[in-house]
Amino acid sequence: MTLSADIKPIPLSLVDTDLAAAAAGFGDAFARTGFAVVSDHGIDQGLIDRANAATKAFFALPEDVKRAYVVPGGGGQRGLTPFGIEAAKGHAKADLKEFWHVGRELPAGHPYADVMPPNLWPAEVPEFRPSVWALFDALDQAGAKMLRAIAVHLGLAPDFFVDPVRDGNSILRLLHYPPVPPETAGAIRAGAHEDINVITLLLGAEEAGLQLLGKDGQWRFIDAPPGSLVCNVGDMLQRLTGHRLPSTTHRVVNPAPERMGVPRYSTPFFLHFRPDYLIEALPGGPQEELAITANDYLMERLRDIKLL
Ligand SMILES: O=C(O)CCC(=O)C(=O)O
Ligand SMILES: [Fe+2]
Repeated sequence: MTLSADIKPIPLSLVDTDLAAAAAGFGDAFARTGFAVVSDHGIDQGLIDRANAATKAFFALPEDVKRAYVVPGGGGQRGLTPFGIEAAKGHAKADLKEFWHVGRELPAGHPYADVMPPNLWPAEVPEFRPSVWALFDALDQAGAKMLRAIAVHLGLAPDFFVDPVRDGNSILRLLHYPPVPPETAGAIRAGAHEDINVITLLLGAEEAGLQLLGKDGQWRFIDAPPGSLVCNVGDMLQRLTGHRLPSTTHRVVNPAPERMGVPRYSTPFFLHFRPDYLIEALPGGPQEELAITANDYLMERLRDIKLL
């Protein structure tokens, strides 16, 4: 089963031309499926292709070269997290993936520098840094536009999220799921989970596998049109809205037998609040959880998924 029949892409340009219509589009998509599909996002396809090519070149490097980019004790927040480390919350088996994380570049002496460490860049792939950094920036801007629409949907001022996400601890994840060998019984490319952050922007995964859990308890493949972005609600937005916008459970299933030998690459951008933002349920709505700073909440969740 796929969601393609349900999906009506929201052009991101609507945020500038008709904010109320954009807000209604996101509200409707989140209420129906928990995901919005976004077209006309303004991110140059050439840039996406260059970043994808650099990502593939990095993951093709020998294992010992790649492992030089692991940051011991860094919770996987920058550089490489090797295969078999991250496990979805509550899952015993690790996911069948490796990934590279890029964070926001802060000026020297910035107050968040203690919790937002500098990036690592692989010297072996010169095109990696310029293309991947430009992609981070482009996704950051697209995410800010989506948040304007989401704010209006929630009855807030359009610029409500500007301060909470200023210098936010967002992360671009370059994911590589290698071919799945037959002996990986019981393990899955990415176990069922909800994202930790505010919203996630996922750039077109070339190889199928992403599924989301519907309100009816059925898993469905997401079949977004090529070139579109998928946007889903994470646990921080769920917490802020007192669960009015629930975060979406999703997973990446292993390929069909004839595609077991094919790797999968995908690129989620996890949009985060600034580390010292106090996430407390918006006034006037349901109060489901206690207030917590974004950084304390992130640390709690990194322990849950075995990155710390
Ligand atoms: O690979 C994908 O399509 C999704 C990955 C994902 O859900 C995640 O890394 O949180
Ligand atoms: Fe996810």
